[in-house]
Amino acid sequence: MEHVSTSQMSPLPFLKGHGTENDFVIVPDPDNTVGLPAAAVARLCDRRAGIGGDGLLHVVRSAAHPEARHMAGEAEWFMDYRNADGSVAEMCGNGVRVFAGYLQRAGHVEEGELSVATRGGIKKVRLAKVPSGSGTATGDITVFMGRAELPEDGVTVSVGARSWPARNVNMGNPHAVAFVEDLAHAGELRTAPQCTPASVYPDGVNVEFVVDRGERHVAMRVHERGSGETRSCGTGACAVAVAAARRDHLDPAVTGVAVTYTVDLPGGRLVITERPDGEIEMTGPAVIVAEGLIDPVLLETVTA
Ligand SMILES: N[C@@H](CCC[C@H](N)C(=O)O)C(=O)O
Repeated sequence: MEHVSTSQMSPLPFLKGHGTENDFVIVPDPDNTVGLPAAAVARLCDRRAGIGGDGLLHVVRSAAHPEARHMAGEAEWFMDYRNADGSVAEMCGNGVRVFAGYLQRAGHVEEGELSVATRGGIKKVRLAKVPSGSGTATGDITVFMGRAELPEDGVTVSVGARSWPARNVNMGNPHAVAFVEDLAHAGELRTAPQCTPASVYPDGVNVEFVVDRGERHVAMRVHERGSGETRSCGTGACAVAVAAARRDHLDPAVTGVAVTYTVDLPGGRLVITERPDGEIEMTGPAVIVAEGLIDPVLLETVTA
């Protein structure tokens, strides 16, 4: 075991932001000099002993990160996303809007189209000009999320005595989407729902519970891998929109017509469009609520 001493470190700048109340600690670290082992991330995301967040956005130049160097020619910035428990995830839809909003606010990028490197590949983001007087809100941001994969796996989601058939949707990260009669049937979601067969999700899964609200309008709750129940999940909303479209016998690749679903989450609303070429566009807000300095003691941890 190696002890990471922080006594020589200076306080570390951070920001706090959210996208439809899916909240993140943002750590700007262009040159990738801040070690962020899982335990340090979990401490920063702790809502009582840390800053608090559903996840952490480590903002690094792609060229400075071994996992993103190969994307540096196309995307200057890498979203090194971590869940609240410190685990790594391929993608975070709300996170990438907040990430882009932070880059714009910090003056690293301007309005227009931006490419962001993620573990799930390069995502394009459309940034509007931030109107003066808009405070900490960046306004709506659109992310081009790539295509969904929907393998037919016969997944079942269970909470307590209730079970539902679910759709396996991969948005770069894994999802199980269950249509339910009432969102309250998912219970308190203090622990992860059970997904079977477990072999479909060897690395864990994000689970969405969905009800209909109207034509092409749904509402959902989500239990996120590595974070627990959150108030929103962008990749989850995309997975839900595509699962709902297929259930409603709508496939833009077949009809040649784009399909849009409005997805309501406990923390706000996201609008998801699937295009005939399979590309999924997600539009929603991003807000930076605070900035400050992290006491290096908070990062003091032991690593194996
Ligand atoms: N909240 C995110 C998804 C974050 C990653 C997820 N918990 C996972 O482990 O796959 C979103 O907005 O997409």
